[in-house]
Amino acid sequence: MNMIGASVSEASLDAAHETRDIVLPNQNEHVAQIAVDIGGSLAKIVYFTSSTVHGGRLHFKKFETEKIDQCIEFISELVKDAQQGQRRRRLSEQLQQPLQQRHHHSMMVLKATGGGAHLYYDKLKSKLPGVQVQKEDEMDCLITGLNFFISEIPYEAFTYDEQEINPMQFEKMNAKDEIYPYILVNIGSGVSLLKVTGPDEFSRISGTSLGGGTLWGLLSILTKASSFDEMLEMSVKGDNRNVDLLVGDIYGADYTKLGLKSTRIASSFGKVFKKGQHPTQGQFQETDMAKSLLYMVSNNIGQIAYLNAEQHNIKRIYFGGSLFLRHEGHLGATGAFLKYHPIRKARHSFSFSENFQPDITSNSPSRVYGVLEETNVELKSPEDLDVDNNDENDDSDEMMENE
Ligand SMILES: Nc1ncnc2c1ncn2[C@@H]1O[C@H](COP(=O)(O)OP(=O)(O)O)[C@@H](O)[C@H]1O
Ligand SMILES: CC(C)(COP(=O)(O)O)[C@@H](O)C(=O)NCCC(=O)O
Repeated sequence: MNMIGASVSEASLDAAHETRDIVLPNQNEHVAQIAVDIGGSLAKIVYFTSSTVHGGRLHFKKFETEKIDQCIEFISELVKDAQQGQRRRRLSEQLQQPLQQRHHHSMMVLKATGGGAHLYYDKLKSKLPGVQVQKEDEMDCLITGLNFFISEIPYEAFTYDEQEINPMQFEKMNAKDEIYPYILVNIGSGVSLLKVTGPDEFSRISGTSLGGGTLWGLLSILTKASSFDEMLEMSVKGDNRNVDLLVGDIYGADYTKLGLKSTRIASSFGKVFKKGQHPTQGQFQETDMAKSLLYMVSNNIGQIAYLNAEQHNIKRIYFGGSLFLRHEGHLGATGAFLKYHPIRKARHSFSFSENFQPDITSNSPSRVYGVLEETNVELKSPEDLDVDNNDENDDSDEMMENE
């Protein structure tokens, strides 16, 4: 894959939870594969469409794993589109080129990763006739995907430090920067911690079953929200101090000797228990419980990540899965996609985006998501911009076939 000039698309999205396309202005070759990462909670799809002008874009789509049939139906439609494009291309080749110069067309490939690549392998094969289904290792794909996002896509990874005036800062990577070693904390249904020391060198050093599935499951029991996004929205409005027991609730002040501030959570959900009393219906606000649960799961993951980083003497930790990277849950599917067409360019230069600093001037954590969507992230050199303006107006994209 040719990644020169790759960037996140700024075209407006139909829905808030959709993931932005990545524009690849210089990827002109045919790309005939689709990739799917079927996890315990969500099935993520990555596919490429090429523009009729030049270049193309990567698209990201997700389905609940429970609705796997809908997901396979979507892939089946993509395959049909690609096959139609292939027929058109073949026809035009027959008209234009002598026999010996014609491209050899091969079968469509579906790269499949995640647990569901094994669990649903037979189903994928039977529902997608004429498609070669190739399984790829989940952890391997996560790392390939993460390396792609941090090295090739500007304004993808960010740090958050609530003590800073501008708490959210995008990670600045230059071509010379060494990215290894790092720890990837993948927050899926469960959590895996991978120590990555080189492009193909990694080991799983830790994990926890208290992950995204725990959050989703318990929020479903504790709130009436009908979607995950609604649950997260509730947590933004909540006040966890109404259910969490703080150090100040126990000590009346900071516990200075141990370095514990009075505002620190001493016990998540610790205020709910009252001796001899069962909580009554409606006694605790759903929004407050949603916030407490979000803190509980993410603080625990943060603590495990920190302890592992100390133990392995690693300074850099990436959190993937749901909250931290822009293309968050799509690391595995993107990695699987790139297994078929490795990146040709070694590292992103980022040179054209170095003078740009997104405006991140609020202390509110909820701004993190807003900033990502409000920021004009399609940062390009003047030549790229000319080329891409044509692309944005070109809605006749088609999925392309293998050469
Ligand atoms: N739209 C969504 N629907 C359900 N869960 C979501 C959604 N967006 C984020 N999540 C969170 O992300 C988790 C799934 O993350 P993911 O990395 O896709 O895991 P997996 O690979 O195990 O499916 C869910 O358990 C939930 O906590
Ligand atoms: C089994 C898994 C690798 C599956 O990946 P997922 O679908 O959750 O992304 C992951 O859920 C996990 O690492 N769970 C934690 C297991 C543990 O260390 O206790």
